Amino acid sequence: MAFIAESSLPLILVCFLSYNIYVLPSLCYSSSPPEFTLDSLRIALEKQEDFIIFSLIERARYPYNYPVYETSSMANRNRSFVEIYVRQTEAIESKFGRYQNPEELPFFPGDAHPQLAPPHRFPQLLYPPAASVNASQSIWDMYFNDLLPLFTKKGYDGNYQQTAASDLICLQALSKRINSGRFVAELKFRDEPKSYLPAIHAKDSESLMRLLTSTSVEEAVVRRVFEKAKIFGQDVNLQKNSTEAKVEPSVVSMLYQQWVIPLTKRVEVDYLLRHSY
Ligand SMILES: O=C(O)C(=O)C[C@]1(C(=O)O)C=C[C@@H](O)C=C1
Repeated sequence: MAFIAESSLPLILVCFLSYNIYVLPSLCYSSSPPEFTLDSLRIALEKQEDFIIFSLIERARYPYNYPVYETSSMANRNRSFVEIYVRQTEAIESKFGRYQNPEELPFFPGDAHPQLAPPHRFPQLLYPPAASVNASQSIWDMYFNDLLPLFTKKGYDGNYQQTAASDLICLQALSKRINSGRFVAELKFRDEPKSYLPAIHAKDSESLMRLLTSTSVEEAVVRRVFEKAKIFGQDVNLQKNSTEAKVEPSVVSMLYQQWVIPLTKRVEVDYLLRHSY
């Protein structure tokens, strides 16, 4: 007994400390680690493009599979198969510590469960009252209403679990990318606080949007994802040259132009509006 009690002490202490990191704003909002800069974040966003494109390619292996999205296909008729799949998977992943990482946000935070994972002190870069800003609902709506019909073939093949699992991977990749707008905004603010403060104090979202927009960066992102989708989506066939892309590059560039970049900017603006310096 004495052994158990003694060995539990460090764990209790760590739990207590990590609890305080999350509840005490002054402890959370620490200076960024030296390697965390706008440039390094942009490199991370660039790498995420690969994963997003491969996730779309994986989802495109299955047809649209409409029974996954209809509440009428399910016994209780309130939630679709995919929503139940996402809720239950997030609950398990939450138990195993996925959402301890501030870069990860669940689509259904209400279903969070007690943690099994050992506590870890992730760098707390975000300003706590603004850290919960997210575009999860818009990402969910955009993915199912707009994007999915653009890159999947009509029809169904019964691979419903595989379809829902691929959807969740796409959703999580998009969520991480778009909600990283919180980190981008924080770093932009730290780089040039004097430029941002008047608009933050005036709660002027239009000026904030203007300040954080870099048209040349956006154009480069859109061009790059088009080229990546062209390369990643090729079939390697030793007999003949295949021309059909697994996911149309124009769909990927449109995804970024119409949704990913605008939603990231929305997150950036909303994050800064919640800042009270
Ligand atoms: O790289 C930045 O500065 C960002 O804010 C990210 C991002 C993007 O979503 O790719 C968004 C807004 C900028 O206009 C340029 C690019």
